[in-house]
Amino acid sequence: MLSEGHYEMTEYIIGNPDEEERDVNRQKMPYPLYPSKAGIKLQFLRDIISRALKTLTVDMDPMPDEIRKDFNLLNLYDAYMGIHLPKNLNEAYLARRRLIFDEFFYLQLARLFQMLDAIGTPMEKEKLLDKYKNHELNTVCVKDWSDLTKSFLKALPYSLTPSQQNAVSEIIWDLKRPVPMNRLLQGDVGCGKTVVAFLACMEVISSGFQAALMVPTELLATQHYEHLLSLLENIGGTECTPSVALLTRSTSSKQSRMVLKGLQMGEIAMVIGTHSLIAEKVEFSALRIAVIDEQHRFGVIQRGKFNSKLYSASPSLRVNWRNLDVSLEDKAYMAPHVLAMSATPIPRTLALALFGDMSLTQITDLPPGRSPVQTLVIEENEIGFEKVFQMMRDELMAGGKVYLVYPIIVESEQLPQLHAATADFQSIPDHFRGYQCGLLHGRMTSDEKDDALRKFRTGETRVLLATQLVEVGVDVPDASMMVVMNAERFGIAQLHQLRGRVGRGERKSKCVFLTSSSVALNRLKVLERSSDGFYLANADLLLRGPGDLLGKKQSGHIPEFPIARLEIDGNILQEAHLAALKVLGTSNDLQLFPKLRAELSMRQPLCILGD
Ligand SMILES: Nc1ncnc2c1ncn2[C@@H]1O[C@H](COP(=O)(O)OP(=O)(O)OP(=O)(O)O)[C@@H](O)[C@H]1O
Repeated sequence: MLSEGHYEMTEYIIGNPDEEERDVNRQKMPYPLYPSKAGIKLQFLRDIISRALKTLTVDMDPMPDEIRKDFNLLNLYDAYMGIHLPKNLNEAYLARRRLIFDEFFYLQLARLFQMLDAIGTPMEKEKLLDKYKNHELNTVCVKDWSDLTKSFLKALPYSLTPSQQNAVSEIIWDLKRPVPMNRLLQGDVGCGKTVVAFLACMEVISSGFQAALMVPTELLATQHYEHLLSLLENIGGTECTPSVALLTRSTSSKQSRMVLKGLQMGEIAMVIGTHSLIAEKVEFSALRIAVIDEQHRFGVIQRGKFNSKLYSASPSLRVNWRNLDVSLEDKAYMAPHVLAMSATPIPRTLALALFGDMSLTQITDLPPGRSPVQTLVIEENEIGFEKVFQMMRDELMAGGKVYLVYPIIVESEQLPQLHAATADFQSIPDHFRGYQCGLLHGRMTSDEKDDALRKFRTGETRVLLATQLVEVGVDVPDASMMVVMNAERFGIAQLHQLRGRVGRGERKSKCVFLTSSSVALNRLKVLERSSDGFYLANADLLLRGPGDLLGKKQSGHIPEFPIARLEIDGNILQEAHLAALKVLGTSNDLQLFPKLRAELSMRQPLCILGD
């Protein structure tokens, strides 16, 4: 016994459980299979568990009765009995559901509790809870957007799709509130998230504040920077155009000194950059929104770095824009809003588990004129290669541009079956005489990378041999074909991302996945059938689990659930989220639920409970 009421197994005898297992079997009742390493005696486990069960009391459940009733939950005592000594399968199932519900519930409760805790007045807490409950009501009409945002919208070379417009309205609704927004914007590849983020930044800038956009690669930072400058050029006289800067590791030291000074003095309204933006030396004068592109590549800690400081509006920024919408509230100090963007459509369940404290905005449509990318999975052999090379030649003759994507940069002795970008760069151009080929990978300098992408964009090179560096956000709208080598090395969601680099304009596009593995051939076929990122992300979640879907970095942020499995228990998670909202709606500081409060501080010790 470690402390009163807390038991832990520290020693056990190792034996052969077979005979005892048969014993239990004879009773024709369902029985739990404990994951026993090296064959711990079943009898020993049963003894110790039944001793533990005897210490439980019927009134041990901290969950309020109302929640138990509303969500059809077993009493906790019955759940422990039902999981260890079920009389029938239904009882075991209900017990399991209750225990899973608790795993999710306390996590959601902790996240929401912490968020409410950071907010001052009870009225604000109420409003925030309302926002989570009725998120569809919280939008602002275009006529109430600021003049700068409206001018930016008018100057776009296209109209927003209905769901882009909704997304902006939802975000602006949040920006107008004196509470830091914490929102996840997601949508399928190429749905146009960037312009939504730009519009949100304009809204903030128009009220005398600064905006920061952080992206995972220098290539993407430069692309967004140039794109924004070209859009701003259309909106009118220079005296009212917000000043925008680029800051990455490759920014020259003289330039970066100027940017740092401009940000500190409030002369720069918006900065686009990589990790460099959260370096110690970067100080803002009046940061009000941090947009984090590819949220899952950064993670929660970096997100937090942006809103660890409080700012009020900057007097220097106010002179920059003619019709500033400065209200009294802007004089108050506040932490910046955070808008995270995710290009891997994260299934809602996973989004809740990872970002239970974030509001969710989804873009559900694609810009008009897009047609699905024709997708083919082809076996990697001589015939397959010749077929693909011919398709590429046809595409080039028809005026298209082709990406060739590789899993590695240089050949590897350990993995001789993998094609490498630099090696193929020596031989592949022979297949496409008359067309220039370019090379793009992570070991090139920033200037070399920008140059390779610029040449591909302008059409100087028509074939680009690249690594998965292009997976993230690269936007060359007239690229019309992609071939992925060793496609078996990539996850489904990742391949969908890669495929999203083509079919971004009006040109009909193709994507070929080459693989030598017959197992992969079948797995990849799902990409031929579907171009819906949410569907595919779900398929990936089921096939490979959340860790692989999100990649190494973010999977470290997935909470551990001893019983629940995110890939199949998503609906319980959604209910637990609603239950947590309901509890906090009744008592935002949990004072009315002392047992729940105690349980929460035990299960989520990092949750600041003020005691
Ligand atoms: N409403 C629209 N109508 C036409 N084109 C649009 C519209 N919105 C965005 N675009 C264009 O669509 C392309 C894709 O947009 P964007 O790069 O923002 O996509 P994204 O959502 O960030 O996707 P990804 O995650 O793949 O980078 C860009 O070339 C952009 O200019």
